This record gives sequence, structure tokens and C-alpha cells, in this order.
Amino acid sequence: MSALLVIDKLRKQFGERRLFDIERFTLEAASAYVLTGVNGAGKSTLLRVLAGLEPAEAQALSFDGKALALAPYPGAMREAVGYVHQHPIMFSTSVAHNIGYGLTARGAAKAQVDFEVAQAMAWAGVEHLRASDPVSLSGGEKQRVALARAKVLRPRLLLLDEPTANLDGAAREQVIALIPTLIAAGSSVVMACHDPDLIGLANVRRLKLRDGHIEYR
Ligand SMILES: Nc1ncnc2c1ncn2[C@@H]1O[C@H](COP(=O)(O)OP(=O)(O)OP(=O)(O)O)[C@@H](O)[C@H]1O
Repeated sequence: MSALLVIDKLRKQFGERRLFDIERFTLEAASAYVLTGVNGAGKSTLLRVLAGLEPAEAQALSFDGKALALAPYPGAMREAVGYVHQHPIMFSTSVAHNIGYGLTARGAAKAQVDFEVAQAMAWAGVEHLRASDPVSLSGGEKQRVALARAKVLRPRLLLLDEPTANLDGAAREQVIALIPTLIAAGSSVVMACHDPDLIGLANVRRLKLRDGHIEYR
């Protein structure tokens, strides 16, 4: 396995409070991880740092074999890293427009956008919601649309913040069922979660954030 991301001495501080001080953070290519830790351990913050949504200090960073700096957040990572919030924010247009937006912003032709969006909607089981305004969706539908929106951009690394939080029953199971297919598509995936069914998925490695350090299990 080759390393996709290696960060040395990754530190995050809020005011006087040091949230984490990770000697070496490593993710392998095409590998899946769950990130666990007690409430407030810093899981969401770590994902936000990796996604470039939150500043942090790093002594050295390598992504896909290239030495980069964490700040300003590298363009190569902005292209390659996807992040899905537990309460995804969407434009109040249509599901199809939201899923295709990132591809259009990257300059993809309309025919390609339409094709990729149709495939992603089928994958996520949201074809019937194509024209719906995301405002009207349930939490589970929104999460599946958000996963489809991230997937069409073919991220090398996909960061999922509690993808099943606030979901139960069939909605939760539908989201859980999508995760192995994301992993099989070749992205590395990191899921911050407390959900035992996600933690127990096959071929998923465990990272635990405890007292500001990462334990690889
Ligand atoms: N912008 C901020 N300013 C100050 N403190 C913050 C900020 N964001 C997060 N924190 C604090 O950092 C700590 C870690 O928060 P974070 O949300 O990363 O934890 P978590 O492990 O994801 O928790 P949970 O499992 O409850 O979602 C918390 O104590 C939180 O209050």
C-alpha cells in the first residue's frame, strides 16, 4: 500500500487549549478508516483541518507523494479531497443541480454533467428526487444526495462527518449500504463516527483520537 497523505506534527489549538498534537498522521491510498473518540475529542475538527476548512499547524505534509504545505491549503488537495457534513448544506434549487454543481464549476461539459449526475443519483437511490428542492428532503435523503454530490467529483480522499448521525431505521441502513461501494470505487474514506455498524464494516481500519493523539488499531 502506498501512503496517500502523511502529515508530521499536526497540531490544532483553540486559544490556550491544545486539541490535538499528532506526531504523524498517515492515510493509505484506497483505504477506509473510522475515526472514533469520545465527544469533544476533536474528530470533526480533524476532518475539517484535513478538508481545508479549519487552519492548523503542520511541520510537513505529503499528499500523493508530493511535499506540500498545509497552509495555505493546497489546490491539489482542494481538488482531491471531499468532505460531507452531517447536516449537508445545499442550494435551494434541485437535487440534480446540487449533485452536478461541482462538476459544472470544474468546467465539465453539460452532457458529461448530466451523465455523471444520472449515474450518481442511481447509485444513491435518489433518482425519484431529481427535481426536488433539497429543502424538502428527509435527513437520510439529504445525506445520500450529499454522498452522491461528493462521489461525482471522484475524490482521492473522502471525509464523512458522522454520516449516520440523526438517522435511524431504513434511512440509516441505506446510508451504511453506500459506504462499501464508495470504498470499492477506490477513494480513501475517513468516517468520524460513533455508529457500531460503521465501525464494524469489513476492511475498515480504526483510528482513535484520544487525549490529542491518534491511536492506529
Ligand atoms: N471554533 C472553535 N472554537 C473553540 N473551540 C472549538 C471550536 N470548534 C470546536 N471546538 C472545541 O473543540 C472540541 C472538539 O470538538 P469536535 O467537534 O472536533 O469534537 P468531536 O470529537 O467531533 O465531538 P463529537 O463526537 O461530539 O461530535 C470541543 O470541545 C469543541 O467545543
